[in-house]
Amino acid sequence: MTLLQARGLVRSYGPTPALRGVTLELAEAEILAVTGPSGCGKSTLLHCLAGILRPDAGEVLYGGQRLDARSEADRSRLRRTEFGVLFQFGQLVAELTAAENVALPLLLAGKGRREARTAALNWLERLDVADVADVRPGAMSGGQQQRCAAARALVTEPRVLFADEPTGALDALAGERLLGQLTRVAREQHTSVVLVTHEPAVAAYADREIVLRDGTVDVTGLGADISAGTAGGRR
Ligand SMILES: Nc1ncnc2c1ncn2[C@@H]1O[C@H](COP(=O)(O)OP(=O)(O)OP(=O)(O)O)[C@@H](O)[C@H]1O
Repeated sequence: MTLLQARGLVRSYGPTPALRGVTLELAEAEILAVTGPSGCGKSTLLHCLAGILRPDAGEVLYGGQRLDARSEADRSRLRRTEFGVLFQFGQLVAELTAAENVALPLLLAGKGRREARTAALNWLERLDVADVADVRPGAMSGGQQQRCAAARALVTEPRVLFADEPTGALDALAGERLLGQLTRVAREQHTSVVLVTHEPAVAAYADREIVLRDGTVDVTGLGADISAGTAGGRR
């Protein structure tokens, strides 16, 4: 079943066009990779889908309802309750330990301290970083920080996870480890994922891939079909 839909999204920054009519669908529990060269509009698309940016034209539907037309307060509430967001870096609060960072979204949602800490420890365990639960970000490796950030994005059990170049600051091995764990956990939770990346290899972790070029969808299909040049049209 379709969970998230974009229809004819157009977005510019002043005179610079970033999206020039993007249409796509994300199914429940689907992992969708959005790839393409630098500057093709991947981040802008992710921000529009997550309700962070409003498109100039076109619409975003979440569960069949217009998302882009809702108020900022409404979209921000939706992001706290239904969506998780994971960026390239700089998301953990430096003064807090890993467990405190992961517990934070639950505390903000009104959960009690003990319940929030238990859930945080559980998520750190699932992402294989339980050993740094009481460590602050400054004393962790980049890979550990990103896995903690992933735990924080997932602790509220979102229906959609938006990940923008989550492995961009990691070496190949740490990147693969993060993606392996992130996609495994997302599948276990039936969480849909929009995974933006400029690295074609990352798309291998996805069910489906969309390649953007100059703000439009160039090709849609399975990663393997795209590499072989046999993909085309919408699935
Ligand atoms: N805040 C901004 N102000 C002005 N132009 C912007 C801004 N953000 C993005 N752009 C422009 O919009 C276009 C699309 O940018 P976007 O960041 O969405 O692409 P991207 O595919 O995510 O790029 P990258 O892979 O390099 O992160 C580019 O031409 C970019 O220069």
